[in-house]
Amino acid sequence: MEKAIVAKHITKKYKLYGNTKERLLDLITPRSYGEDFYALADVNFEAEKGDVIGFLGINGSGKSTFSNIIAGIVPQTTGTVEINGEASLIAVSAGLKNQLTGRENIELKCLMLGFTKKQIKEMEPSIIEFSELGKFIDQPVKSYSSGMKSRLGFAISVTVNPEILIIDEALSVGDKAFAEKSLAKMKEFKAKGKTMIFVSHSLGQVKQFCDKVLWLEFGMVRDFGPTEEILPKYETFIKDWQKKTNKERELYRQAAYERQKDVLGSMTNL
Ligand SMILES: Nc1ncnc2c1ncn2[C@@H]1O[C@H](COP(=O)(O)OP(=O)(O)OP(=O)(O)O)[C@@H](O)[C@H]1O
Repeated sequence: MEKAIVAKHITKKYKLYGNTKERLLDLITPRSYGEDFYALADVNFEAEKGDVIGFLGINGSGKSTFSNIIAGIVPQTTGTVEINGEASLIAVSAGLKNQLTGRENIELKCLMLGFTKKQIKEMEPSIIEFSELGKFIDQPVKSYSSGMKSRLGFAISVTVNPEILIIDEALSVGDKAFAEKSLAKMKEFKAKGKTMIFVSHSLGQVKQFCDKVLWLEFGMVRDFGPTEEILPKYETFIKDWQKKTNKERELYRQAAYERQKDVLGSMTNL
């Protein structure tokens, strides 16, 4: 099978600062200030061409960070990502400029993807039609609701017809009718054999749509495999997690971060 994405030993370190002074000192002095926080720790992942993969995990497990790294929007701290196909990865939620209008954003995003002005003019009507934004297309994006932004991002993404499509929570903010239309479009892409990553908290959508699931937990891969194998395990975990008290969750978190420390400690390139 041909690989579409190969990510090896990905880590992502963020700095957490107690206050603005610490943040500034870290920038301007050679000494290090703030606390290191690893949103991803040694994540290894491969997608075959045509795979439709759901990223699951509780809040803060690293799904968006990892999908943004795959999309090339956020740089990883260490590790490598190889993408096989056109460089047309698009994260639906990313890349819209608030000061620009919807129409200007279409042009900017498409230019960044390497399209010519002529090609963009040809695609523009389909993008506007899919987005259902009507006259709002000439209003600045900062006046849009999150659902409207997501509609614009989604409309651009599906119209430019990428080989690998990353959909990050886009369906959770729009209304039901738009979510259904988008899901239908994603099914069309799936039938065409495109590779897709779907970040969602909707287990129903993941079950309906994804062949495989990557389960992230506190920045580490907890499991990866066929949806029918991983989803039931994840559902059981979520039920248990919901029953846990805050204290129990904290203990679980601490144990996970201890495991993370071991994983990071055994990496030689940090
Ligand atoms: N710019 C940043 N600075 C510091 N920490 C960050 C930054 N971006 C993300 N994080 C942290 O990294 C961790 C992973 O975040 P991420 O958004 O990838 O998780 P997620 O699984 O997508 O969560 P959710 O389900 O809530 O969307 C979180 O603890 C988050 O607080």
